[in-house]
Amino acid sequence: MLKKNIYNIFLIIFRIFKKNPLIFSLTFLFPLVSGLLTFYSYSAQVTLINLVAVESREFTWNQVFAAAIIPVLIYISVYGVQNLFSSITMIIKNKLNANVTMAFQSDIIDVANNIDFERFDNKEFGDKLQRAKGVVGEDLDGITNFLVSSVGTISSLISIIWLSATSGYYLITLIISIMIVSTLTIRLITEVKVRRVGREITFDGRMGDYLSKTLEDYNALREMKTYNSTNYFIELWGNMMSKQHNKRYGARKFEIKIGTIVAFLQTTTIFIVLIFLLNRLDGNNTVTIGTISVLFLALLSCGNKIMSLTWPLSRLYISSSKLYDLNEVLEISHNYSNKVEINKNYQSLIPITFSNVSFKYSISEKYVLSNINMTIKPGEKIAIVGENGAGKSTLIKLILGQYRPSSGFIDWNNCKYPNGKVSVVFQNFIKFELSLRENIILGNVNENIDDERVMEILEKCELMDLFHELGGLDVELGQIYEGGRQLSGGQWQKLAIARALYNDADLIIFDEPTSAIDPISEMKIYQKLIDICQDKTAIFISHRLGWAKSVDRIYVLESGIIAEEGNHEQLIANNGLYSDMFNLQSSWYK
Ligand SMILES: Nc1ncnc2c1ncn2[C@@H]1O[C@H](COP(=O)(O)OP(=O)(O)OP(=O)(O)O)[C@@H](O)[C@H]1O
Repeated sequence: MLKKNIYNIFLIIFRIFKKNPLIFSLTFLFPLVSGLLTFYSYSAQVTLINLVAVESREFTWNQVFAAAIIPVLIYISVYGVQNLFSSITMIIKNKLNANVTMAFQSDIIDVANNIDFERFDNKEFGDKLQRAKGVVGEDLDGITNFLVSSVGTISSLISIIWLSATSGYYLITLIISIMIVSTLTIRLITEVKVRRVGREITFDGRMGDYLSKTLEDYNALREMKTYNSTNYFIELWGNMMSKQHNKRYGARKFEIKIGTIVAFLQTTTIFIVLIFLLNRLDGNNTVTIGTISVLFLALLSCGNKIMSLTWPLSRLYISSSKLYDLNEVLEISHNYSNKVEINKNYQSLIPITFSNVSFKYSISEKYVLSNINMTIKPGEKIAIVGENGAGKSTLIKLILGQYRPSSGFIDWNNCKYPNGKVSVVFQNFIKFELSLRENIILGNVNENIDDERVMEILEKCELMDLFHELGGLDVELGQIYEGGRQLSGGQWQKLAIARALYNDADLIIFDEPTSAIDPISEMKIYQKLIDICQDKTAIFISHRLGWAKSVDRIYVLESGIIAEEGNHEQLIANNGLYSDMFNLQSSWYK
């Protein structure tokens, strides 16, 4: 586990480096040089203290003053350069963070855009993608911050060791090295232990978060009120919180105990070193009051610097499991196998022929579609109807080439893959918080914007009233823009349809975009759509049938097989499943 986590951290650091080698190197070069310069600052301080404390007794003030000019200049220059470097580091670190965040985010979007749908639809993969995105948002900043502060701290520690080594205090060098390693290890183990009880990684923590979010959610509150279950939720949440607080309190107590022992050991070591040096003050002339004072203060500050490293280091260690997700997602970008070229050229993909097609999702053994034989001919209006879970949307996924048949064969106008233009209005169509024009032209961003066509489509989709009310195509919709206009559900839905029409495809698919509205309105909209799509091939999906009278052919799906096929009159005359469903639903349309 430890090895895997450390490997993940290094892999991410390597990826960050690969994204921006120059900025990465500069981000760490400045704090490194700055830390090493501390040696000259310490040396200048040693000289100054010796001058004031010892040599002022033997020389005149003018001589002391003249001798002090160089060390003072060195001290001021180092101080100035260090401040300058710290500002530069801050600027380039921010630049590095911004560049890397953007680059990783683009990689993740690229992965989501290019992986095969089988993986895309998989819930586990979706969660992984979410976690990877979360790491890019929060934890990458933490990694670069940690690296910068550790480079700075380690190089100033090297300065202390350097100072003690050049003064001949090898013993001190050894003590400091042991102190650095031991303190850092003990503090790190403690921090990791404390953080393990943290919110994000324990069940109690996640459950507490979930319950508190649920208690803030308007819709959840409404349902809870209906069932009088709000107090039950509050109690659950309270229990989770106090359980977690107790655990955290226990971990913090452990941390305080260890912290006290470490601080005691550290201070004792420093004082022992001090006594050792003071003892040698008279006998050995390399030991001066200046070196002792500077080393003593430097050692104390070194303790604090070590402490300051433990928090980001432990945080980095804890988030390394999330880094695993990011690494895994980024790895995928080298292994795309998607061959679907929908909407990338103007070829027609009609007719589409299914020959003995069966399909099952890889995560399950059950066949969702079995032995499907059908042909979609140019200009036809087709309805695919059936109960919930009958396989309608899966059939569409196969038509769009998002999934390959488990057995059987699909042919798109003599091609093995769908290389043509298709428009789809999905059940959960998106309300883009952009301008009215953008909401429509997004249907085909590869073409020059054609406002005349936009207006034509607004007219077809009965959106002219909205256009006049808004006063233009540039008006922003939604709530993000100040003064943006909110639309009704029906208006958003018409916009989704307009977007699909703007993409001048010869196949257009409506996958129950009207499921949230009542059957009579749905029937009217579908009848209107059948008119609008007169010169196109169109597939309409629904488990309601009121509108299906007007299409050329109806496929009735039942548990993944085509149970019936024909036009409305034929299927009614059949007295089969369609006729039963139609009669059952007929009361909806009265
Ligand atoms: N990504 C998936 N992985 C595994 N099984 C799936 C997946 N998507 C759908 N299914 C299963 O396939 C079957 C058919 O689902 P599909 O969504 O095609 O039905 P549908 O007729 O469109 O249903 P509805 O009318 O409710 O939208 C269902 O049993 C469903 O649980």
